[in-house]
Amino acid sequence: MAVIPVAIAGAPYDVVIEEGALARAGALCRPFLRKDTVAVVTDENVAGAWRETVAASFAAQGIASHWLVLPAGEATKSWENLARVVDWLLHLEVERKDNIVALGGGVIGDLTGFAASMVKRGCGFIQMPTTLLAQVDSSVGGKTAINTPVGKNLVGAFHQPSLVLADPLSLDTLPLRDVRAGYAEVVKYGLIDDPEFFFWCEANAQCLLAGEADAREHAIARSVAAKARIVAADEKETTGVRALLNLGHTFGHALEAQCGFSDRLLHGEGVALGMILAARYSARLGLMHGQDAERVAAHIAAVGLPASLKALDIDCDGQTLKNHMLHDKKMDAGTLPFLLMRGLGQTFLAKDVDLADVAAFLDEELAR
Ligand SMILES: NC(=O)c1ccc[n+]([C@@H]2O[C@H](COP(=O)([O-])OP(=O)(O)OC[C@H]3O[C@@H](n4cnc5c(N)ncnc54)[C@H](O)[C@@H]3O)[C@@H](O)[C@H]2O)c1
Ligand SMILES: O=C(O)C(=O)C[C@@H](O)[C@H](O)[C@H](O)COP(=O)(O)O
Ligand SMILES: [Zn+2]
Repeated sequence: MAVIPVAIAGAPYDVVIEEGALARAGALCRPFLRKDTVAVVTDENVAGAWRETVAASFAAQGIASHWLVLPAGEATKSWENLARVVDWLLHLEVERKDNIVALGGGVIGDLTGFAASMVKRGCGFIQMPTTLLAQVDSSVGGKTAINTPVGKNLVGAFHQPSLVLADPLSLDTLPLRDVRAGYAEVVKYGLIDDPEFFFWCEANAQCLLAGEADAREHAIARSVAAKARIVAADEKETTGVRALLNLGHTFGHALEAQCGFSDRLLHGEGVALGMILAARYSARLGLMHGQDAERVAAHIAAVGLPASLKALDIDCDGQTLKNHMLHDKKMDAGTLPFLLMRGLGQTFLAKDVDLADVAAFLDEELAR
């Protein structure tokens, strides 16, 4: 068990990482609930695996849970579902000081958090992340959003949760493809500024993916500690520190958009490919040794994540991908800062990247 504080000024909270936390959700949430009812938003897969456990734990505390079960998948992060969640919460007469619950992966967390940011101009919410990706990344830091046809996460808000309850046992029911996708965001923390952790990942990835308890908890706790440190230093991504968490995402989001935000390419898979591309592009610019860039690619391929743009078989050129990137939220007066690497664990925000050169590099990668 680990409790990691997230020291956001004015809105601090804890991330509790505990095997069995979902079975004890009622007791762990009790101090955060002022009534004998709670609203829980989830998706159909999570409801199938965990609704009974969570509902029983609330019932044991005398709390009746009301459930909104949404379709699973990235397409759920939409205007339509945002309106659906907001209307449902208003119908339940949720008050500003109530904490609603997001039980699920990053999709449910991002959507429910965004709804919470607008109900009564902002009600409380508790994150109960049930995917590896959500436990190591999306449940922490308060970024919430939906997608629009123009691009990924383009409408959203910063809205911090009151509590995060991460139960590693919930990953026992998660499909391996989704475990791998979440693992990409774990590797990201090593590549940002913690080379020792990247080496640990290289040595322990297979145990982690196989669900070995010590490896899993270590990876979750170290990732959450890194994310907590970064978001506490730059809550709203204004100084450039938090932008480091976007490593691999400018490429990744463009690939997700090209795949229509469908299960052809999961978010973590796009990030995995994006980190390879960021490493190789850094090497092309002479910033990083080519052998280190290939070490990143080799590790991502070794864990079974997509590692080749050509194999993705997307029918487009570098220019098309570059055009998706123009919607990136890091765009600044017509230029796009990029997360590049000076070495393993030495990511930095480069402000002078030539997007025409990026498009040419992507053409080479698409043919490689
Ligand atoms: N807010 C942030 O800081 C942040 C960070 C990273 C990613 N994200 C967002 O998170 C989303 C991706 O999150 P994700 O990978 O968790 O995807 P997801 O929420 O779609 O979950 C993946 C799949 O696993 C299923 N699932 C979830 N928990 C399960 C469980 N315990 N057992 C069985 N099935 C389970 C879901 O139904 C879904 O089919 C993307 O939209 C991405 O943009 C946000
Ligand atoms: O928390 C952050 O900050 C991140 O960048 C974490 C990312 O893993 C996450 O995918 C985030 O949603 C991407 O941010 P965006 O601002 O590009 O949407
Ligand atoms: Zn991400």
